[in-house]
Amino acid sequence: MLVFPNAKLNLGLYITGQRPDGFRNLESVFLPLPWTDALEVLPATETTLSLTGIPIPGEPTTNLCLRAYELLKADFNLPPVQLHLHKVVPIGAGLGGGSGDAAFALRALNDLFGLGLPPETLETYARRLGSDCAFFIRNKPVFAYEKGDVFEDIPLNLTGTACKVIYPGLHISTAEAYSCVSPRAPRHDLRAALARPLETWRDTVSNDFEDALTPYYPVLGEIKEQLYAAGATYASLSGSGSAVYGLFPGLEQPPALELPAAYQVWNGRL
Ligand SMILES: C[C@](O)(CO)[C@H](O)COP(=O)(O)OP(=O)(O)OC[C@H]1O[C@@H](n2ccc(N)nc2=O)[C@H](O)[C@@H]1O
Ligand SMILES: Nc1ncnc2c1ncn2[C@@H]1O[C@H](COP(=O)(O)OP(=O)(O)OP(=O)(O)O)[C@@H](O)[C@H]1O
Repeated sequence: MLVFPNAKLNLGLYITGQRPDGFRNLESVFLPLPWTDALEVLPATETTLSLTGIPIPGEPTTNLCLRAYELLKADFNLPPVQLHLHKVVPIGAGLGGGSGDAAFALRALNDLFGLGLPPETLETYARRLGSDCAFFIRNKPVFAYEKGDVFEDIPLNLTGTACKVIYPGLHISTAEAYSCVSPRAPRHDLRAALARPLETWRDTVSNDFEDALTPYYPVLGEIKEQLYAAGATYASLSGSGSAVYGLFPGLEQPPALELPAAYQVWNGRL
């Protein structure tokens, strides 16, 4: 079975409180971003994982695809599998790339072996692999709260909106990014702000990580300014960075930008 785990964008992100479990409570809207890896899952005689594409830091045994398999294997009588991951989505980018791989692995194993687990149960397994993972089970625009793993549907439809995502090659670890931010009350009611026209979002929809990280990584602010100068209606850091995106409603494709060759760029429509 071949699946294409996509990435996500955060539209607004407020870190609202410290939790007793050491994590932070947050409020954000998650959107699927069709920038994808490729993951093949096949029954096999022994369990293996092969990797191509962007190198993934860390031991392959800690890869989230294998962790997803081990999690289900602990509860179900799964045969060995041969996994192949072709990694395309930048890592440490705030795009949830590893989380998407994990959630798609759970979904593929559920389908391949006919486990019959409903989405709510897959979401519960996904939460155990990481805060972002559960989103990729629903994989549609949602308002997320608590650890970013509890969701409410929202009536937001950006389908077809031209979007440019720029990854400047800075690997920002999620834990490090959280340590730079002090929780505070949300600056706006995110759902109300996103219900207003896209032209107003620039003044009302913000990401607390962006404010905290830009002084350390000025390139994040420079990319955002470049996106606005190129006509973006809204631009922001995604999640804990370092990817910055711009939305260009009304265009077929986002405009070309002069960027360093080392940057990874995704152009397309949501
Ligand atoms: C920044 C976001 O991408 C926004 O969607 C997510 O909150 C990050 O989710 P993730 O990468 O799945 O993160 P996890 O693997 O669950 O956690 C990594 C580390 O981030 C911090 N962390 C994460 C989520 C959260 N709500 N509070 C936290 O403080 C913790 O230090 C944790 O050890
Ligand atoms: N399939 C995978 N893809 C990417 N990273 C993985 C994967 N499996 C395990 N990891 C580990 O997770 C780390 C990346 O996590 P990190 O949270 O920084 O980035 P991310 O998953 O790309 O998305 P985000 O920045 O949105 O959280 C890597 O350093 C790697 O060790």
